[in-house]
Amino acid sequence: MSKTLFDKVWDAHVVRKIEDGPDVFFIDRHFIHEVTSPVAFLGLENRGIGVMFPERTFATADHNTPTINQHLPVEDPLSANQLKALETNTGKYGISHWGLGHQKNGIVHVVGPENGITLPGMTIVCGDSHTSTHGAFGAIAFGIGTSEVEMVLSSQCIMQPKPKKMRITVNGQLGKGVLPKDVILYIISKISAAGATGYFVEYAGDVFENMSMEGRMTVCNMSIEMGARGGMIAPDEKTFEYLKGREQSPKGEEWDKLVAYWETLKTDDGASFDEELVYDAADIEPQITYGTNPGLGTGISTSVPKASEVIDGEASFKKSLNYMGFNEGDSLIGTDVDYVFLGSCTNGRIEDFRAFASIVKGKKKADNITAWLVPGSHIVEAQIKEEGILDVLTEAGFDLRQPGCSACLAMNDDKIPAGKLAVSTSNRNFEGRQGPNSRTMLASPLVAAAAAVTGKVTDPREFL
Ligand SMILES: CC(C)[C@H](C(=O)O)[C@@H](O)C(=O)O
Ligand code: SF4
Repeated sequence: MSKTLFDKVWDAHVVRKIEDGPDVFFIDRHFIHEVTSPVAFLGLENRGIGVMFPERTFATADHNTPTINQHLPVEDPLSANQLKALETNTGKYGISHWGLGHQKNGIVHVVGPENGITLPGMTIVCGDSHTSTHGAFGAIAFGIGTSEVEMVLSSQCIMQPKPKKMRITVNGQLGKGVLPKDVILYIISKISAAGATGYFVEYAGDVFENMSMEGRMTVCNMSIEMGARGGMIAPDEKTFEYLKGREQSPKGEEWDKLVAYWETLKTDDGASFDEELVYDAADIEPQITYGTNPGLGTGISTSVPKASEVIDGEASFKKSLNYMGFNEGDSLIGTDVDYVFLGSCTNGRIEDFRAFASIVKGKKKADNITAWLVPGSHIVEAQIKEEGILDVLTEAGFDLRQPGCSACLAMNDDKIPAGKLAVSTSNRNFEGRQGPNSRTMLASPLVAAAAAVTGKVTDPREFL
């Protein structure tokens, strides 16, 4: 019988089928961070049970970490406690821990792939919604709740009902200045922030085949922002090339054996999906959001639509515009910007910094802009320095911060002040997401760079 990529990976991990119930599902890799793991460890403690396979769990500190002066003690007591708890719990159970200051430290969804912990055909979970990022490698990867974190720690399994399957195909050639972030923002704007609820998405077509692994991660990362359980892309030569030689990637004969298996991980001809969507790359221009969910976005050269033109209900759409200070029909280009944030598990990788630098090179940061440029990991930070990108940024008047989730969410010191407008390469623009009463426009690293040097929402194609 023809199977989809998703079916193949799913079926290989079902430990037991329960009639009319969820499957008991085996988990290959488990990532944990300081926010959603302490209560799970407490649960183990209360039940007097241990961690079944400590070598399958990997911990990094990212959400509560400061992005300057990381060598100093963390001032905020709540953050300091969470970070300490992660250190103690991982130490107690023998789990690998890349805490603050560790040379491999960084955002969980950045460090997993860059160290070869994320591999094709795996099942990967983390108490974090953007675990979908790892689907870029042809893994089934999704976020879980704290009680499930406890379940995975204790049994390496969780109970999961099988989601419905959706395939999103984008064919054609992307235009100048159109990045993977624009592709996913475009898709979400077409189907809304709830458009893929209940589905697991496979991305297919030339656009994803031609995309780099980092671009694929950006796309899969935001699957969750249209309600999907996760998103995945069939592994191919690019995937293998990216992984080959990474620190924890399999080596020698084991590598060859795995590649032979990974090559079978693609959707068979004739396999069926519950839903199929098809788009044309030529219709996608650089995107930017104007509202308070990731679906409220549009092409940068267009204007804020009318309530009647969007899928979201009129009341929530108007509330959203009111919060953002926009009106129906407003032009987006020319909007004054206060902050620019380059970073997060969506766009905190080396290609994102290369893209940003390609525009700011030889220009100056606009006076009205506060820019926070935050690498996703120490490895990305080192690459930025090695490739001379730091010099380009410094000459243009920008500073580089240290790795972490930073202003993606206001859980650390990097908070956008109330009322201020940020162009942000992160993934969520909810009310107060980047700081109480702050306002967020989501966009690609090129759009962020264009705003950083002009002080306004600007079409990056002007500079390319
Ligand atoms: C803190 C964590 C649970 C949360 C998530 O699940 O996504 C965070 O990473 C986010 O991006 O909002
Ligand atoms: S960078 Fe943002 S989206 Fe990613 S894990 Fe951190 S807080 Fe969540």
